[in-house]
Formats: sequence, structure tokens, C-alpha cells
Amino acid sequence: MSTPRLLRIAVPNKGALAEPAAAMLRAAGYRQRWDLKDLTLIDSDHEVEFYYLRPRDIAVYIGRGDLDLGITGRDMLLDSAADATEIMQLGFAGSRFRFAAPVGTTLTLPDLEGLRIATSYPGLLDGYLREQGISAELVKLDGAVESAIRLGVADVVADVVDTGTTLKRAGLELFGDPICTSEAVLIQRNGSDLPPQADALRTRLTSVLVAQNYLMMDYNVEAGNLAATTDLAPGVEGPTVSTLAKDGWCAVRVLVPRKGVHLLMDRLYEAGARGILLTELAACRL
Ligand SMILES: Nc1ncnc2c1ncn2[C@@H]1O[C@H](COP(=O)(O)OP(=O)(O)OP(=O)(O)O)[C@@H](O)[C@H]1O
Ligand SMILES: O=P(O)(O)OC[C@H]1O[C@H](OP(=O)(O)OP(=O)(O)O)[C@H](O)[C@@H]1O
Ligand SMILES: [Mg+2]
Repeated sequence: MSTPRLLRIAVPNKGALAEPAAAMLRAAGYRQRWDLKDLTLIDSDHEVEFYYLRPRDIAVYIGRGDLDLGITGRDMLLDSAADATEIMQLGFAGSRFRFAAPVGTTLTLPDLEGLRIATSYPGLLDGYLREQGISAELVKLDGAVESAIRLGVADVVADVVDTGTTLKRAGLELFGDPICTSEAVLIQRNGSDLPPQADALRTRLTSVLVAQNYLMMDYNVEAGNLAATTDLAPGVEGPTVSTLAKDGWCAVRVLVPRKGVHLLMDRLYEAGARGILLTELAACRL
């Protein structure tokens, strides 16, 4: 029987994506580099080879078919116009791509006509301006775009915004609708055939997301109140209900979303649940 070829995965080597991407792969059970100077790493147990590349270049390699799968930002994928598509959302490096101008300028979208717009994402911006029928001059910069207006090279910027701190420090404010809402995504070349290890990777990454977003809950409840509590927390495939060594009481175990879990515990308590315990999931396969 022939051994399958290595699955080749592009992983960001620096910037906002690098650390959480490596952490997610580690949490999924894959080996990751410890030495930041390593350019590649083979995880022979899983027949996977990781390539550590500039986040901006990852969509290009995937679109050309040089590598099988890559982790990048949706904004970077769209900016590259690569022949690739996102196949999974990874839940980190969330950001919005937005227009900003000096505080008090009160611009609207049509005012962009004829203005100079600084950006590190000219492909993404150009596509949006075309869609909106606006003709503007794009000033392409590598980074620190927020300083472009003060330095006189642009009237407006279009850049990645997370907390908004960088914009605020530069004396800028947002205007217009978000051009793109982004997060880290797993990408694949359109129509490419992947070795079987790709399915295992996707299952493992999904499991990491579940383990991050869910908690295991245990509680005790009198049989008469069981339905009221399980209605509040129905779980993924239904709660596990066992008999408690106390007359007329049940023990319940159920997966619950991390988000809003304190409110859920209050409601369960009101509905009769007692001894409510939460446990982190170290790993799972659902
Ligand atoms: N402060 C941030 N918070 C959350 N996500 C961010 C933040 N800054 C950038 N990102 C996201 O991380 C991804 C990579 O951006 P990053 O700024 O790390 O790369 P870069 O430095 O522009 O890349 P390169 O060095 O290759 O040009 C993008 O998808 C972007 O939306
Ligand atoms: O809204 P905030 O939380 O302030 O984050 C947004 C900032 O983070 C990124 O910058 P990065 O550190 O990647 O530097 P760069 O501009 O050189 O890419 C982005 O380009 C913004 O400048
Ligand atoms: Mg950046």
C-alpha cells in the first residue's frame, strides 16, 4: 500500500495571525515550531508539513497550488484575488476593514470621489470602490497607514480596525459601512484535490473551536424540575441524565455555550438546579 503524500499547510510566520494560528494547531494535536527561525516543520505522526510564510503571501501560494491549505485573514485572501476559497472560519484575529478620516471631517462614501486613500489592501479597496462606482486615487503603503494623513500623502485611510485604539491615537474617526469583516480562515485552492489528512485536520480544528466555545456543565435537579432545566440547556445531542443517590433527584451532564453561561446558571438555579459545576473541555471529538 502506498503511503499518502504529506499534506502541506501554510502558517503565518508573524503578525496578528502567527501566535494564535500556531496555538490552535498545537491544541489540535499537531507539532509546531518553537524556534521562530524554522521555515518548515514536518509532523511525521500526522503526515503534515508546515510552511511558515508571510501572512500576505499565503493566499498567493495556495491560489497557485504550491501548497494544499493555508491559514490567513479573509481580508488578505480577498485582497490577493487568489484562485482560492475559505473552507473554515477559525474564530481569531477578528477585525473590520474601514474608512477613517480626521475627527470632525464628517465624510460620507460619495465624498471619496477624487480623494487620495492610503491602504495596505489595494485589491480589497479597489474592488469595493468599483462596486460603489467611486473613482479615487489609491496610495499603497506597507503598514502604519494611520499616519499617512498627518504626513500629507493621503486624505483618507482604509485600514484594519480591531479595538480602534490606533485610529484614535492618530486623531481619526470611522466613516461609511465596513468594507469587509474579517477573521482568520483556512483556505484551499478552488477545486483542488487534497490528501486524506485534510479531513482529519478540519475535524481537529472544529473540535478545538468546540472546546473553546463550550463548557461541560453538571448539576443536580429534582425529577419534577428536570424538563424545565433541560429546556434551558438542551445540549448538543441532548443531556445525559442519571439517577442521583438521593430520592427523586437526577444528575445531569450537558455541553453549554461559554457565551452567556453565567446568565444560564442563574436561570437554571431559579428552575431548581443545584450543585451546578462548570468544567473546561481539554479536547473533544463530536
Ligand atoms: N490588531 C488586530 N487585531 C485583530 N486582527 C488583526 C489586527 N491587526 C491585523 N489583524 C488581522 O490579522 C491579519 C494579518 O494582519 P497583520 O497586520 O498581522 O499582517 P501584516 O503585518 O499586514 O502582514 P505582512 O507583514 O505580510 O504585510 C489580517 O487578516 C488582519 O485583519
Ligand atoms: O484597532 P486596533 O486594535 O488599534 O488595531 C488595528 C491596528 O492593528 C494593525 O496594525 P499592525 O500592528 O499589524 O501594524 P501595521 O499597520 O504595520 O500592519 C492594523 O493595521 C491597525 O493599525
Ligand atoms: Mg498589520
